[in-house]
Amino acid sequence: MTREDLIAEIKTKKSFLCVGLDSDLKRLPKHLLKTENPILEFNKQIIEATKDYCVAYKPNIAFYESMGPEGWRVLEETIQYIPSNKFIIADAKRGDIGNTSKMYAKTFFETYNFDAITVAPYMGEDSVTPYFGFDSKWVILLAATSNSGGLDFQYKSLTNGKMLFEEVLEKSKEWGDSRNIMYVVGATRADILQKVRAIVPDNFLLVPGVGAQGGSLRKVVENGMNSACGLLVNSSRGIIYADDSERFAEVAGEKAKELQQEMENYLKEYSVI
Ligand SMILES: O=c1ccn([C@@H]2O[C@H](COP(=O)(O)O)[C@@H](O)[C@H]2O)c(=O)[nH]1
Repeated sequence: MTREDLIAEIKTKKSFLCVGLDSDLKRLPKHLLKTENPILEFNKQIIEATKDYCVAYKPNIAFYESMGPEGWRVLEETIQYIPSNKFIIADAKRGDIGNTSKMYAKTFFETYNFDAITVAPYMGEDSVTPYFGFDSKWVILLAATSNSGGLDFQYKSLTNGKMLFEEVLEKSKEWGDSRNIMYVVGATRADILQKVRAIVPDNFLLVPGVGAQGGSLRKVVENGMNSACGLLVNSSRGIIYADDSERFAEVAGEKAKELQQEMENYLKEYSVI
């Protein structure tokens, strides 16, 4: 999906919500365990219930590859089920030398038709640029992650006075642009969003950490929204596990709608729509 198409979808749906498909057999509503393919059934019902309120889906690859070949089949069928106007992110957090990165890119962009893949930037330029040889596909670089361990390295000052996440942003601008690079900045890191925007004013940011991790959507918007929106805000557990009864999909839809309505207000307040 191109940047123009993504922005158009955000304006049409009045939403910048990404629904995270972190689907775990142990957390599924019990009645689904009787079905032939519980995770796929769960994903389909979640997608049906939330598709009117979001612009993106983000299956976290760990939840699928942990199930072996069957998990990869479920992932493939899930992607095929997602409507074609949605931006689909492989949250795979890959990172390796160039020829291996090329194979990861083929896996997620060709074998599976994802729009974007999350990538750890710390192996540098040759580990990231192989992802750019694919039309309308995106790399989402980890910049300031939402977890507490993100503080162990990402905020450390380098000899040039910059923090590591700032150096990731500065350096990666030499490799690509706002048409093929996004950055992960956790909602729990809203305090540094203005610093992020000073370096990458135009790039989209993938923002996980609202809902289960307690990040504030308002603070993310106040510090991170730009004139094209520039944000994809993810919620996984807060939506997909909001209810574990036979009403789980309906409740997931309600949670997604609540976030969409809050987002619509912000898009209007910040004159994006
Ligand atoms: O910094 C990061 C990067 C990725 N994630 C992923 O996003 C979702 C968040 O799930 P919630 O249930 O909404 O907390 C999950 O797949 C993480 O692996 C992140 O949380 N933080």
